Amino acid sequence: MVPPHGTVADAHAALHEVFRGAVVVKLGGRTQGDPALPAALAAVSAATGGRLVVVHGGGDAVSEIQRARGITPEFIGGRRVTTDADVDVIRMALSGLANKQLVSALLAAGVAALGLSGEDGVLLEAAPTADVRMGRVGEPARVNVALLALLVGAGYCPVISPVSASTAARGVALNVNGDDAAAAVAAAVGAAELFFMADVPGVLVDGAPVASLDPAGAAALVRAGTAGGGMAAKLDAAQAALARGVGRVRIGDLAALADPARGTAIVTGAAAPATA
Ligand SMILES: Nc1ncnc2c1ncn2[C@@H]1O[C@H](COP(=O)(O)OP(=O)(O)O)[C@@H](O)[C@H]1O
Ligand SMILES: CC(=O)N[C@@H](CCC(=O)OP(=O)(O)O)C(=O)O
Repeated sequence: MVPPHGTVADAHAALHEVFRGAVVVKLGGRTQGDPALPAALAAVSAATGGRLVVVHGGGDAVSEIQRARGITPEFIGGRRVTTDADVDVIRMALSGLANKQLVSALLAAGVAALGLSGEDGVLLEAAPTADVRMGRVGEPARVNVALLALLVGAGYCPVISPVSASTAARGVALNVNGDDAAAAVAAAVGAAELFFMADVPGVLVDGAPVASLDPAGAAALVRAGTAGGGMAAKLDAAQAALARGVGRVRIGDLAALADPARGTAIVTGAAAPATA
């Protein structure tokens, strides 16, 4: 990325240009099989001039394989307790099947998708989680932005499985929650928007999606238990992304991906729109 006689400032400016207006979309496991998804992502890719990065989950598929092996899935704070043996199940389900199914569906929709996990090219590094009960789980520590810039700059849409390389030891993989990985990627590239696509139309309060929240409002919903489980994890990740400079975070379903008036927008400051 750095030209032979370029300065660090030149290199930063080049990265900024590659990701200008970029959108990072996190696909939850339950959204990935929707037949309308590839065309919707193709539209985002076109609208952003190809500056689309996809991060996916696939937690339900992992749980299914665990159960077939006689293991009961266990979660703490929305993150899966992961044994050494589980790591290979997660590699198989996420970096393998889920990743390749998405890549192939996107290619069929005309998006130049290129699949990789956080392990590939050390795209994502994660620090082992301090809570020892979690086992082989990590928290994003570093994103290889130069590698992403190489791919996006060459016209590819990276499709990322969140399994990451450990900062503690080379060649060790850690299970990273897809929401956490997406927030880290969005922050690292300075994305204009991070969109969490889930199986719900937004953050629900009394059964209806809230149009917009500021970080304090999001934290309050988690504290009150109104947003729990996977949604609490998303709101945590959303706050982390905003604090690190992502322009806007939205949570919603497939319809909300195409329509900014739908879903829940999480934005900083008093400028938060009453109806997003
Ligand atoms: N207030 C809330 N609004 C919406 N969903 C909520 C809320 N509280 C808990 N949830 C749960 O969070 C889920 C979405 O998170 P999750 O299952 O982790 O999605 P994904 O697989 O897309 O990451 C919803 O299906 C719902 O069961
Ligand atoms: C540490 C951790 O929780 N990892 C997640 C990774 C997959 C994921 O995030 O899947 P969804 O987006 O479908 O929930 C897991 O093992 O389920």
